[in-house]
Amino acid sequence: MRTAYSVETVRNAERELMARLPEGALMQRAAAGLAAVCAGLLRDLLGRVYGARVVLLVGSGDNGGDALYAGARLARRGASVTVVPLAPGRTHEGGLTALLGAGGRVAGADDPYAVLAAADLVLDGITGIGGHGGLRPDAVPVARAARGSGAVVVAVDLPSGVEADSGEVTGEALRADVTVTFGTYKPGLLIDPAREHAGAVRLVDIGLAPHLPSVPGLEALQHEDVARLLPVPTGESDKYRRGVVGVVAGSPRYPGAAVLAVAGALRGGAGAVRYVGPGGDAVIARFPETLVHEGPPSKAGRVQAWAVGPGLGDALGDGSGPEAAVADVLASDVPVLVDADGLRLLDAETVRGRTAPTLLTPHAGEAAALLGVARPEVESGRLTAVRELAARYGATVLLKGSTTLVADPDPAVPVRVNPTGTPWLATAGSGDVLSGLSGSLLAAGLPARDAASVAAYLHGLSARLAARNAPLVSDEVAENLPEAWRNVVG
Ligand SMILES: NC(=O)C1=CN([C@@H]2O[C@H](COP(=O)(O)OP(=O)(O)OC[C@H]3O[C@@H](n4cnc5c(N)ncnc54)[C@H](OP(=O)(O)O)[C@@H]3O)[C@@H](O)[C@H]2O)[C@@H](O)CC1
Ligand SMILES: [K+]
Repeated sequence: MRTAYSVETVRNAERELMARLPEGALMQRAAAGLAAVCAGLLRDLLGRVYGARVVLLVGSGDNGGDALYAGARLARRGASVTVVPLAPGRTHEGGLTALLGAGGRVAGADDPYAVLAAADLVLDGITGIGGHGGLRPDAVPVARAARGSGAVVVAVDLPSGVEADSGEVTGEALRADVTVTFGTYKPGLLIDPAREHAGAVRLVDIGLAPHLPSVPGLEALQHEDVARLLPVPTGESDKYRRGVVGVVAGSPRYPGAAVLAVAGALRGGAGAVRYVGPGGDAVIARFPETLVHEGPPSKAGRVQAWAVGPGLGDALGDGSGPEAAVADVLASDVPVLVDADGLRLLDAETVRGRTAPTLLTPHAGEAAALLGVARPEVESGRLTAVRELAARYGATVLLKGSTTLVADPDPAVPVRVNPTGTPWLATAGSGDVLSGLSGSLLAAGLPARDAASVAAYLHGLSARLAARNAPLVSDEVAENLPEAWRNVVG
């Protein structure tokens, strides 16, 4: 499991650890790890550290101190290191002394752009966990020049300008190729839009782990976690014991949604799939193993979980049709996933009153409608939005997007962020596959948060396997799910 902790938690842990160590030891650990990563990058780039041109962008705090001490280490190995101070007069004193003592120099007020243009590597030590509110105006042109210089840009702890706790970017932020972070990941390194600014993230151990609480603020499943959570049939399992998932999807206008949701459901570990709706012919033509029903879901036979919503179309307004199907499913006493059109048709009070788990799977636009806010508000503040939705609806919520998040209705339970996403997944119908897949995992007995996060993981991995850097269609995401599953269980 990859875990991230809030700034407040990191600061508390650092205080505890620092009390046991000699003054400045922690910063030296951070700087040593940072210098080692930079040296590796320079060797990859130039074959050597000696003679490399390194520029340090240094703000007023300890983030700048890390950059300066790391710069001193590189200077001692023969790199030519120049500091661009962004808060002149407030530069970390010990770090600056160390750098100058190792042969580094400070750029003149008029030549930061010339040194940046010639740099091989730029270290961004403007702000770390003490920064708020985007880059300040004087830092903006410098950060842009660093990005435009052709140098490798390495952020110290966090890309300057991003919000560490939420992943929000409220103004302009530096874009790094690599971020070297200390002690633990911070939420912003895993959640967009900040995550996009971080590039490849490297974690340097500074001995913080024993001082961090056991429950993180945010967590990301890894292969071994998913392998542990996936349902495995035993010798005792028949199709009913493995779980039957009911899929309520599709309409005369959108029959494809039914096929894609069933495609996902068939590959999610349930023993059988019941399809309810007007797309039965299309479903059977493609997947003859599906149990097909018309009429209300509650009359279709027993299921262990429902997935309702993809392609249902609009409400008829007379209480029949898709809104009746959604209400019927929500009245059941088994776990229910609601997606897409189902999210518009659900009754909030009914969802809050359910005793069995409910899983809502909106994209940003649907989440905005459920919350009554504008879509950009959800996109820029994904963590806040997913937590708020889960609390308001008393449901588990999977918020789809470039970094899919899963929140539990209990705010003490860490939000999960999916690490396997790919921009290629932004394609019509991919959400329908995810609905079926998540519903199937619910039917196989996974708790809602696990079902949602395991489904997002497999779905993203499958898309990556299928896309291999070329456009893909949703059908291929479903087709590659068994390959993703095998990839995870090894
Ligand atoms: N603690 C530890 O044990 C360890 C910490 N470590 C390192 O320390 C870092 C945290 O250091 P920190 O606390 O000094 O904060 P930091 O991020 O350098 O910001 C400093 C100042 O910047 C300013 N500022 C704010 N916003 C701004 C903006 N948008 N643009 C420009 N300036 C802005 C604001 O000051 P102001 O100008 O408002 O007076 C603020 O006080 C951490 O990320 C890690 O790298 C490691 O060495 C491991 C051990
Ligand atoms: K930084």
